[in-house]
Amino acid sequence: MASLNTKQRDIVSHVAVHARYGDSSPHNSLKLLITGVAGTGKSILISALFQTLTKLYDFQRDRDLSSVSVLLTGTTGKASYNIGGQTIHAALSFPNRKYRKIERL
Ligand SMILES: Nc1ncnc2c1ncn2[C@@H]1O[C@H](COP(=O)(O)OP(=O)(O)OP(=O)(O)O)[C@@H](O)[C@H]1O
Repeated sequence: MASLNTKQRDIVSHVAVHARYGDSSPHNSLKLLITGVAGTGKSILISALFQTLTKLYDFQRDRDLSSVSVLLTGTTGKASYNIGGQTIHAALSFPNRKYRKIERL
């Protein structure tokens, strides 16, 4: 895997600090939108975040891992595959086509 650039590393550090010391109540949970044009390193960043959180939680032996789950989603099949996730449509059970009713002319 490519080594992270400065921006990617900053985000991983920020998330790791929040996961370790932050308030995890729904109201104060960390909301992070990762966006950018194709090829800017979103998938690499998301994979790094997942690995970092896995290591962090694994290190906390007293933490019940069954209470932690991560839903990895992407907007396209390729993006989802790249992060080992699924499309957001599949995750939320959205139909992937817009069905139209056939009406009499
Ligand atoms: N920090 C980095 N250093 C070197 N190469 C990187 C870095 N981050 C990403 N890359 C490389 O850039 C390419 C695109 O990265 P990535 O697939 O993560 O982009 P993306 O934003 O998810 O793209 P898309 O929107 O098309 O899914 C990949 O080949 C990846 O290995």
